Amino acid sequence: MAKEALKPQAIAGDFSKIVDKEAMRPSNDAIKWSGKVPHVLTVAGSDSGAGAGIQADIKASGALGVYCSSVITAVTAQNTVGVQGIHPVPEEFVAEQLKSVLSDMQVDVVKTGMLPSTGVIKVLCHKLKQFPIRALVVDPVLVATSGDVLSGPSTLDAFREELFPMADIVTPNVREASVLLGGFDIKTITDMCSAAKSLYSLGPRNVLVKGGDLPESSDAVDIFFDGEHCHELRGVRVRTHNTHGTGCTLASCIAAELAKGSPMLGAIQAAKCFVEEALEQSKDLAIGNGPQGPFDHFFKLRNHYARPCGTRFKPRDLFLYAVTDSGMNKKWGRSISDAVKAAIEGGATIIQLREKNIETKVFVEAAEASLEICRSYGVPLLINDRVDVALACETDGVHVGQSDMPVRTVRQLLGPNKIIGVSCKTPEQAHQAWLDGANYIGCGGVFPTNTKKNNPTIGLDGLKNIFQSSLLPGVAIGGIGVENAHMIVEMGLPNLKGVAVVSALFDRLDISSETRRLLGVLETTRIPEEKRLEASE
Ligand SMILES: Cc1ncc(COP(=O)(O)OP(=O)(O)O)c(N)n1
Ligand SMILES: Cc1nc(C(=O)O)sc1CCOP(=O)(O)O
Ligand SMILES: [Mg+2]
Repeated sequence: MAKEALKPQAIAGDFSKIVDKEAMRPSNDAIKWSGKVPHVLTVAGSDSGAGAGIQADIKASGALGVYCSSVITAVTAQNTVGVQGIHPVPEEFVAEQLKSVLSDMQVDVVKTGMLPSTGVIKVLCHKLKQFPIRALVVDPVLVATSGDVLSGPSTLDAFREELFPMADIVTPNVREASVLLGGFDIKTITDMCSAAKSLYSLGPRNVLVKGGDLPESSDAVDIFFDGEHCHELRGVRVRTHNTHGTGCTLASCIAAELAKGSPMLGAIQAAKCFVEEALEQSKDLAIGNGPQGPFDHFFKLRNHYARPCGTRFKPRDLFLYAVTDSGMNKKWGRSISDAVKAAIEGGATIIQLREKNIETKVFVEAAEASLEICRSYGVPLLINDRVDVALACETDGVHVGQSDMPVRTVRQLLGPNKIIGVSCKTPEQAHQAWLDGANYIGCGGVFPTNTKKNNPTIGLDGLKNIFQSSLLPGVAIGGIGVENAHMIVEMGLPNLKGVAVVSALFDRLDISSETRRLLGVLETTRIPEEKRLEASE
């Protein structure tokens, strides 16, 4: 049967288009605004230790404000040491549970975990055809981290031939991807991309190969293949033993975000952000005596000051910083929010609305429209200069210069959880920014620019001077584009996290493809060996 014909309801086309408008609103507030609660059904095994499986799925969904029903496929006796026993639930009873939930409860998204037998997989596929849902997230749980087999080799054909063609996304780790591909050796990111493409050819609409198990890097790199592009999704590797249930949680968070109306990439990014934050917040948790403990899905309830996931500042978000310009948008005849969307689709990792000659009302409307887009992709949105607009629209923060509102005042107004960026042209200004509570610095003009009149050029030397001493991460700005961005990366300065760009993206016919081109340059430029050594000294 053709791939599309096998899909559950999402089959009808773009997932985001069939989501009801209210449910499109980001974050947990969806419940407040709509009578219909976003609903994920997890079809998985029970973990008596409650770190993984059904229990992790319910906790993850709950933490993201999504209702989670559960069909249990097996009961496991499990703790932080390993899996002591597995008791599969008879197929007929899995079928009965599926029927009970799917026939009554308006499930949006089904997420699968441990499917212990071919029979269970077949029952599930049959029920999904009988009761259409909006999306299917398949986490092909084959072996627990402890090494215990949760789904034997006899199920591989059913996964590949029956379930994958129905899936909107499959989320294997490197080991699972290798087993599913008959022992394909995955050692590098390039191997992960090849594996993602091979799995995609089995029928799912998207593939996420999780690289947490790959050794060498200090980053956790996942590969997302959407049928066209292989995206490298980098995250910080949190040093902790409390990682039991990360795979189940990530897949459940993706399902929960999809149920709330996020597009696929936004759902994955939000899910990664949640897992990273949960691991970070659970490093000191001591539950059990085994090598791999559970983590706290409800860390936000525990810590009043924990930053909301969507707005927590991550220096890596500065990688490709797109700054809008209303003059350029007018010239090309597009709205601010259309320009923002195009930049994000091209790979921009953070957005700043820099609208100098605009009525406040129009600015607020543009910020609201842009925020909706940014939230759906998990990209932070900052406002240039106008703290009032940032407050009114609850954007993720502001960027101010040396002659704008002082950073300390901005911090008082915005509170501890918003992102504040400051323009700096000297090491002294950068140090002051750190003292005042800024999150990052923007330094330029690195090259001459026509976008900001009478802007002094500090050059690459000025940039180096600042970032050699800066305690804050930051970006370079001014006259940067595809031709010279490599020079910034090649400087190899650890706190210089990216480039901020206006005209090279927005004074162009096709914003998305220009952004993509710039992203390509940033991603492929290598830091020379001597700089790498300097940086590590
Ligand atoms: C990322 C980033 N860096 C620097 C600036 C410049 O800010 P400022 O000095 O306040 O000048 P205006 O942008 O307000 O003209 C920036 N906007 N973004
Ligand atoms: C907004 C801004 N700030 C600068 C600084 O030096 O602080 S340079 C600049 C303009 C950057 O535009 P373009 O990418 O088109 O050169
Ligand atoms: Mg300013």
